[in-house]
Amino acid sequence: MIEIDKLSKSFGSQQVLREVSLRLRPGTIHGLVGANGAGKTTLINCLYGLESRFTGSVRESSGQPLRQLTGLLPYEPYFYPRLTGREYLEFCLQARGHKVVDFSGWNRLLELPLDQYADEYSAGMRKKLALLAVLVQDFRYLILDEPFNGLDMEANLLLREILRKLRQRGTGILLTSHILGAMTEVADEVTVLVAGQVQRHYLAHEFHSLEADLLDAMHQGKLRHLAELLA
Ligand SMILES: Nc1ncnc2c1ncn2[C@@H]1O[C@H](COP(=O)(O)OP(=O)(O)OP(=O)(O)O)[C@@H](O)[C@H]1O
Repeated sequence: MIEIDKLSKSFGSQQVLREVSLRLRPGTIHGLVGANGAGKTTLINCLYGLESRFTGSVRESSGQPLRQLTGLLPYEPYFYPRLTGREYLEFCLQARGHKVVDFSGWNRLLELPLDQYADEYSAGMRKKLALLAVLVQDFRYLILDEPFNGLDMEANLLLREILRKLRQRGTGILLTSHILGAMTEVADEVTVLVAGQVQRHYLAHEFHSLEADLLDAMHQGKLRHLAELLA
């Protein structure tokens, strides 16, 4: 299990995360929800070690280095120019000290032209390539920052199914999404971040109140204004 305890992070004088605690259990999907700027990506960066200056703690309960066990799909994956999709995948594996494997099995699902330059892919194809890079590595945990964003409908549905199957195999998955339906369809639990703080943690049987709560928490003033506009 990944245990985040009382994690706080500031950029200069701006406090972005305030004592955030969260658990990611193997074999579960944990959704992280929050408005733009709520601190989701910063939390992921602290968790994955891309940000080192924070207070509080992040650990895997076995004591193993979290980075070895965890694959990250960043919000905006970066691709070096003039690398084909295949070379990018090989690079990702070699950088981790993993053996290069046959990509064709996973790529039968995602159908990428692996011999084209990755920096010439469309936005959705780039997202798929970055996904492929974490999927072929068989991690114990996955952190997926907006995995559904940019994918076409077919790939969206497929990804949900992939996540469900990985959960069945015991993978612990932390994901962010602004698409609430996609999130509540696959997640077992959801943590809501508001202005860098955990506002509430929901279990699946409480998801029915999530949409109304989010509207209420984030947009009370705006909803009143909308009612006035449409009166
Ligand atoms: N490197 C940085 N330097 C200064 N401020 C930063 C930095 N990274 C993030 N921030 C600030 O931290 C806050 C949280 O940003 P973060 O990217 O974590 O939000 P988010 O919840 O992922 O938002 P979004 O849904 O838009 O992706 C924002 O106010 C942002 O401006």
